[in-house]
Amino acid sequence: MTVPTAIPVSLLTGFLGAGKTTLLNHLLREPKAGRIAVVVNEFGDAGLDHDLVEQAAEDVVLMAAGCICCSIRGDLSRTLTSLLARRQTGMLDFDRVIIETTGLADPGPVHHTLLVDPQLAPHFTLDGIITVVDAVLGADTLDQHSEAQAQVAMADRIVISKMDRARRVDTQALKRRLDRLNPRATRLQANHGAVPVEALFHLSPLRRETGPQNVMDWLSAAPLPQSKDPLAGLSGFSVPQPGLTAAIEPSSHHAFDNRIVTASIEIEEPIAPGVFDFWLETVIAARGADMLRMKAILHIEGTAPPYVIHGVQHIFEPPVPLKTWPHKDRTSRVVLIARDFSQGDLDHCLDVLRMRPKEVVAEM
Ligand SMILES: Nc1nc2c(ncn2[C@@H]2O[C@H](COP(=O)(O)OP(=O)(O)OP(=O)(O)O)[C@@H](O)[C@H]2O)c(=O)[nH]1
Repeated sequence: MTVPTAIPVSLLTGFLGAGKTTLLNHLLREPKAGRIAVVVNEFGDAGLDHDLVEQAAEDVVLMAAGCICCSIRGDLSRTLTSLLARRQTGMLDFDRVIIETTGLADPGPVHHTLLVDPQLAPHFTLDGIITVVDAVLGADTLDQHSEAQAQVAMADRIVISKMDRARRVDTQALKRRLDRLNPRATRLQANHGAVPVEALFHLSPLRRETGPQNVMDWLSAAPLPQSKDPLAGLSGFSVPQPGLTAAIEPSSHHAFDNRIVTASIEIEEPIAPGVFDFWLETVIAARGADMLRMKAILHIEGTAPPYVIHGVQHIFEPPVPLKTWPHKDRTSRVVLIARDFSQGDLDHCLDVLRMRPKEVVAEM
């Protein structure tokens, strides 16, 4: 009797806007990567991430909205079990799974779920944790967000994205930071997600060296400047207990959760030309640094294709036209993830997009 081999699962993580989906899309276009089932965890109700992953429509599984740390256990277990059932009945054919986490996810609970869930452990094996770090904003993000530190500390591979934008001084500071947080993981550099596929898979042999104690040591060596407890908010490493599984049991939640607010809007009517530009310029000028992430699919009045716009703090990419609308309707959808806003203020900020040009100028 042949024992079925466990399906490798790669965890693709990295802070908001670091370049995870860009890397994933590169992998999905690469024949050498094999057949991949993708699990995407959304942040924000408008469900935009799903539409931004290319080429794998029927194999992309969308998980419930919210933070992967909170929702992961039951949802991940159900999602992977369902993928397995569909594979066993021949409805889906895939060689490996990639889970793209939200940018605020702590990889600890996902790792834990894969290791100990009795439904999953016999069928899936963690191939590796791939963490994407933004070459330009990465060092600052690591200073500010414990989630970003956990993502780097647990990585088997670190992919430094956006090298095309980075200055030497940015990358030197970042590399020093990464040396302290995770001296073990090999680093790759990526421009627009282009990396050799072989370097991202078969990482499990490296994992033997990653005990909870290693991660504890690296995180302790690189505390958040403003935090007395360098481990605050991380995935339970602060409370080591006997045995591996106990030591990685999540014990607390994000230290900065109460600073991060998300809001989304769906607008059925086309947005008036100029309104979006004016709104964006005003938002960036007023609070650019706190707009951790903005994603939008927009229907601008008088234009046929939908436009995708990405923003990461004050850095916004030029709008990219999509060939087709991802859904039958032409509803614009905008997701914002911001720091130090009240929910009311962030919701109101998005409501401005429903206004006509004269109203917007008066409002902002
Ligand atoms: N210049 C440049 N831009 C990049 C690169 N990689 C990604 N980007 C851009 O960075 C923005 C965010 O990229 P995504 O791949 O969506 O980032 P993400 O980590 O999936 O974002 P979230 O899922 O929201 O956390 C997009 O506008 C990308 O086009 C790169 O190597 N160079």
